Amino acid sequence: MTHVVSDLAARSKWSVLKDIEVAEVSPASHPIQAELVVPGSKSLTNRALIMAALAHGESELSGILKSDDSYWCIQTLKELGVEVKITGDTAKVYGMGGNWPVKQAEVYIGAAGTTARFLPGALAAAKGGNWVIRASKRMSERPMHPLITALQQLGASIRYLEKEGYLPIEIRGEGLKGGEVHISGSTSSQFISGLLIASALAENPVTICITDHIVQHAYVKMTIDLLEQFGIHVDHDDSLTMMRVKPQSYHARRLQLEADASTAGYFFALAALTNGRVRITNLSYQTRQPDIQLVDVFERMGCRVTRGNGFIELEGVQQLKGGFDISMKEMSDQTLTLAAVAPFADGPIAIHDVAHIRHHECDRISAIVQLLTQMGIRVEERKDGLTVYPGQPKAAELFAYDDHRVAMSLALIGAKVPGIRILDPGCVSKTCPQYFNELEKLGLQVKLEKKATS
Ligand SMILES: O=C(O)C1=C[C@@H](OP(=O)(O)O)[C@@H](O)[C@H](O)C1
Ligand SMILES: C=C(OP(=O)(O)O)C(=O)O
Repeated sequence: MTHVVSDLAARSKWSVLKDIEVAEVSPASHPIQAELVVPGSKSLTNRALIMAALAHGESELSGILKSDDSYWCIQTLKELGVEVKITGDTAKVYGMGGNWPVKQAEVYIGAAGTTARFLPGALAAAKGGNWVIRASKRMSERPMHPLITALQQLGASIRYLEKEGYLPIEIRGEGLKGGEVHISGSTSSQFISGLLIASALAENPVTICITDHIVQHAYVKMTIDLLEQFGIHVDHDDSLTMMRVKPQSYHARRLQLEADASTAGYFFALAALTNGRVRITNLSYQTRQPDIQLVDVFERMGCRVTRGNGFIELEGVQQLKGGFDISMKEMSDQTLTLAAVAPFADGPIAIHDVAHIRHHECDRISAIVQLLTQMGIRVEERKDGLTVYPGQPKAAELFAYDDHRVAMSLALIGAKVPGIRILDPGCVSKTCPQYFNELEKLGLQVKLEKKATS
């Protein structure tokens, strides 16, 4: 996997560190103590942008995330003829009710799984138009097949332009007839969210039946909740094995988006690792975002968690407890965070049920196994996870695999070990462009080294 080369074309105008080759992270001189506000949720931002584009009239979304994923989503909507105005962290979206004013376009969505899986159905449901969706190199290797097949069964006209099952694709806006589809949820919950977003625009009711289980099913619940806010009702059972959507219209809304619980996870980890204390002041435990449950894992490892009214605080501990097995299926974006913290626990930590993260921004299981091994940590790799043993990581020069979560997790080790050198740290801009800046503000030593100019 080390042959991966970062795809710099996917870095947007909202990314920083474009000219930085290495970020060297070393510990702070004191435990991390901080009150922090984290940026908006990537998942809510890209959902709300696309839903607002499908609504009639002006929606106002406050607290959006400004990162590569949302930049390319906004850019794509604009190229399709939807007006989007950004002021600070507020987006005004002038939705066209499912009609896309630009009838022929080739759009580039960057590396975002959300846009890749939410947009095809929204385009296919339109009457009239012919569009091509292109993506980053990695996003063009991530699975699309189950979603596209299900949309085709509902009547969508979509064809693969290069490799069967992958982006780029061409979509003709010929509408969706509706009907019943059967789909697996075991590779990505985003397929189900993408189907739900398109379903209300079909001519007849849509029934979605899940043939197995949904990984990270909370993201589907998040989609259902947000659809409800935009005026679309989804009938479903508790376990989300069957969902039904009748033809309905999206209504423009004014919404305040939540902070990103996945980003918050790295700051909680810093408190856990340094016996410090971090309070996130714009996020509460009562969120649909599954990654908030990382605090439960840290609690199990001996940390103290206060689940406040509108805030969450985590207080670290002298020695983190290990010696347990855990399924991270429902919050698998935090697998790497836990794997980076695990060497500092007093017993091994075995992470299970995350085979699907091999299809994320990189093969995350292989990547973290390689990187921890490089630092001298004993790790065992399984198809669906890994076991990390206690140890003292050695300083090393580490490639971030063009994966924001790899880079952010490696930096956590730098809070304990001097000289953790992260190659191409700029990949954090997929969801958190200011990450290294924030670490520095918290007291960590961050040395940025520029690329040599030829
Ligand atoms: O719907 C969403 O916003 C997301 C769903 C999850 O993806 P998968 O279900 O593909 O694992 C998660 O990993 C991703 O970061 C965001
Ligand atoms: C898997 C992730 O992103 P995406 O939305 O591209 O799937 C992630 O952010 O960890």
